[in-house]
Amino acid sequence: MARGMTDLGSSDRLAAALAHLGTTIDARAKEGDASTSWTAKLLAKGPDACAEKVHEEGQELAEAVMKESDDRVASEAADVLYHAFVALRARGVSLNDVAAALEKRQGISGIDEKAGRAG
Ligand SMILES: N=c1c2ncn([C@@H]3O[C@H](COP(=O)(O)OP(=O)(O)OP(=O)(O)O)[C@@H](O)[C@H]3O)c2ncn1[C@@H]1O[C@H](COP(=O)(O)O)[C@@H](O)[C@H]1O
Repeated sequence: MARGMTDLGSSDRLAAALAHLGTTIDARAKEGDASTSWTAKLLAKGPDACAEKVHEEGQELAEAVMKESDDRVASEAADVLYHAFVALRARGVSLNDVAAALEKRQGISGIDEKAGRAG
């Protein structure tokens, strides 16, 4: 049977890694050097360039899910998360904003949410 998403304390580990990543991205945004930091380089190009990377990395993750190893899937998922965070920073949308969006959905089935949409 496939492993669960949160086996062996992995949710705490992921939360810590994501919080660390957010702090690093903030630091690069404030004083990063585009000649030595990918994050600073990407942020200097603006939100559209960050969006392009999210798009590209999302496609790579999708391809990995379809035909690559578990390690490759995890690595591509990390790329997507990192680039999504950089894009959020570029737009000035905080991790708190994302947490609030996720919290609002807790306990609501995606099927019910879709059925309840206006229009
Ligand atoms: N998590 C990441 C991270 N994930 C991916 N990347 C970079 O994103 C870039 C993606 O470039 P490409 O599209 O050319 O590469 P790719 O899609 O991996 O490869 P291809 O298959 O397209 O060839 C590479 O330079 C990766 O190193 C990252 N760069 C930085 N981080 C984190 O951000 C921190 C700060 O990094 P800097 O800002 O570079 O100091 C690092 O310590 C990490 O914690």
